[in-house]
Amino acid sequence: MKWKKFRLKTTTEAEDIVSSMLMDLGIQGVQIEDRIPLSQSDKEQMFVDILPEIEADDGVAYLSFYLEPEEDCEKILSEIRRELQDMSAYVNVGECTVEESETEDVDWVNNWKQYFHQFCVDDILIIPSWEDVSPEDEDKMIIHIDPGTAFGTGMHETTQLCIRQLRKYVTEGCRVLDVGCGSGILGMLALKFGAGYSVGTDLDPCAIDATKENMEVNGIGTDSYEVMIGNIIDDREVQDKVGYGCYDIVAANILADVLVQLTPVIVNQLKPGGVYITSGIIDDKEQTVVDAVKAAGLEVLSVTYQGEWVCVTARKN
Ligand SMILES: C[S@@+](CC[C@H](N)C(=O)[O-])C[C@H]1O[C@@H](n2cnc3c(N)ncnc32)[C@H](O)[C@@H]1O
Repeated sequence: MKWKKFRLKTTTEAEDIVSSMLMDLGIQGVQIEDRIPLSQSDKEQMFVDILPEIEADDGVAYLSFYLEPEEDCEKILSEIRRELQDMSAYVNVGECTVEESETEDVDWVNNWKQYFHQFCVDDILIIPSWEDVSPEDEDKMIIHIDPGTAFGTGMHETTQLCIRQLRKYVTEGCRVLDVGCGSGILGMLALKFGAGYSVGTDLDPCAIDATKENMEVNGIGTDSYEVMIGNIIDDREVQDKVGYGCYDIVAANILADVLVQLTPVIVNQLKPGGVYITSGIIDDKEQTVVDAVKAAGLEVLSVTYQGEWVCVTARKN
């Protein structure tokens, strides 16, 4: 289906209130473009460490929204203009020009799947749940994965760095904590390598369903894992639920700046002798994470690299 796309030029000052007005008029979603830099917490949630250079904030914001072709676009636009006129009495709504165009109906949630195909990390075959295993691969360790909208296809260098360290340190029956579990890929592989139990945490609610579905597709029962939403860094309830001094391995593939905050907390979750595997570290943040790990009293065991990404593995002595 073709949609009608409208792009309204307003101001950053008015973008929130104008967006709510659009939603109140029945518009289902509004895309905001502006030059306001991302906050630290935005970056952490989005897993971005390096951002493209953007021009300085000029106070202009564009709000895009879509209407179905059969909707009475003229009526909706005139209601919007009337609301903008009223708002202009107390907020600078800017130019309020509207560009109109047509756009194809694209399934954004699933569109990426055409680029995700089976691949190997060493001798482990990671295969999207919608592809088949070839006969010549049947003797490999096979992981079926559909991350949904959570992070973690296994293709990212940081995930692969963590997988290799898990393979090295997982022992039969050990307990693993996977902080920032996303699709559940690290906990799931740890269980395949022989771990006895895996606990995953994430901030993203999509991680719950993604992890559960992936565990099920890979034949892992609910008695082997649990997954919870919440920020273990500052949420005492999550820390209590996860438990203290009871993990042989903690894996955290998150951004360096998050690892700096996480590390002094997570040492309490590790058993003495437990191993801490961290990645998500872009190369120029290596020393920052190494310093944080040492400051938390851990001994650095190794630093491994893939592309521009780094994995720091440490032990609680
Ligand atoms: C790079 S993804 C890693 C996903 C998966 N573990 C992997 O290795 O492919 C980072 C994940 O950490 C989550 N995250 C970020 N900050 C977090 C925090 N403080 N606690 C738990 N999860 C967090 C994000 O929502 C995201 O799902």
